[in-house]
Amino acid sequence: MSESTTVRRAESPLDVSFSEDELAAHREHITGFIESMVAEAGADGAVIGLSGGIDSTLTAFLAVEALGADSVYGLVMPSEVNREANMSDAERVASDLLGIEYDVVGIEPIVDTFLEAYPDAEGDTMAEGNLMVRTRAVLNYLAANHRNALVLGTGNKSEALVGYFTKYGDGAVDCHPIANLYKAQVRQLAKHVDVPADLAEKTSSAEMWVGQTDEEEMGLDYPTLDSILALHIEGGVSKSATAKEIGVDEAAVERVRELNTQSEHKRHVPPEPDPLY
Ligand SMILES: Nc1ncnc2c1ncn2[C@@H]1O[C@H](COP(=O)(O)OP(=O)(O)OC[C@H]2O[C@@H]([n+]3cccc(C(=O)O)c3)[C@H](O)[C@@H]2O)[C@@H](O)[C@H]1O
Ligand SMILES: Nc1ncnc2c1ncn2[C@@H]1O[C@H](COP(=O)(O)OP(=O)(O)OP(=O)(O)O)[C@@H](O)[C@H]1O
Ligand SMILES: [Mg+2]
Repeated sequence: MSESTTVRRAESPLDVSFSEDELAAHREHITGFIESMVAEAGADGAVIGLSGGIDSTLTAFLAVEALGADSVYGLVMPSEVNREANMSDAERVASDLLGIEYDVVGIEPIVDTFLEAYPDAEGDTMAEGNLMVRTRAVLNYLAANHRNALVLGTGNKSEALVGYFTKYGDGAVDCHPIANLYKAQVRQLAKHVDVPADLAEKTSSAEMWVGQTDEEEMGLDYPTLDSILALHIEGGVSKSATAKEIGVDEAAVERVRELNTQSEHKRHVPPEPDPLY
């Protein structure tokens, strides 16, 4: 995905919000899912990477509800490009809001060692960013192995459908509890389970480089992305009707279709040739 300076915004995005009954049903469904994943694996709990962002915060809240605070462990893994406010929010979630055990593990020396070993990639912003994300995945699994725990993913439906995640990075997890939720629904469910509003409404960023925001990089704001996914990608509504319905040009719908198609490989196990007998 390339950086984009123009963020397309629909004039009248689709309202994908849930009713109170639906929020309660999703809460129960997801906590039940986490509980049964951990029980069926014979695991003692769950590990979550905590970034101070809303996806990991909501996942941690639901995990504590499902498993109890004693069975959820957080890893806060700052790099030099993380905003300090986000890292202190991650610690606030772990200590003040949830009371779970957590550690802060700086990833900079590990990332530097990789780049010293393979200096060709130095200065390649995307490659370095993905390296940071994959370094966190290795640490999540180190903790999971050691604690007999599962790694909980934090990916939502909006990111998954456009491949807005690092393959074998934040996508390397044991399950995806909030994968059925569009981004707006993540924020809504977060408020429903009493995540403080400043966290629920915070601007989303992968923090792979200074100043990165999801919306600027994707070239669409989340309400527009969610609308196009719900109508065109998942709902089968035509490109032209989708564009007309939400008040956006067809190029925006095409952009989402392109991102969805190009990222197909990220949503499947790696393919292999048919068996040859
Ligand atoms: N057709 C194909 N079939 C099979 N494999 C294919 C492939 N095309 C590329 N690949 C492989 O995939 C690699 C590219 O994928 P990948 O390594 O993921 O890298 P890529 O998709 O280029 O970058 C990751 C994107 O996700 C965003 N991100 C990452 C992490 C977190 C978040 C967040 O929201 O917090 C967002 C990030 O900002 C960036 O836009 C290629 O190097 C190649 O190895
Ligand atoms: N500095 C970090 N420390 C620990 N985990 C991290 C860190 N940065 C990212 N992660 C992990 O990677 C996941 C993917 O990042 P992503 O930015 O998509 O989610 P988020 O930060 O929780 O929410 P948002 O998308 O709204 O910023 C996070 O949910 C978290 O589990
Ligand atoms: Mg984030």
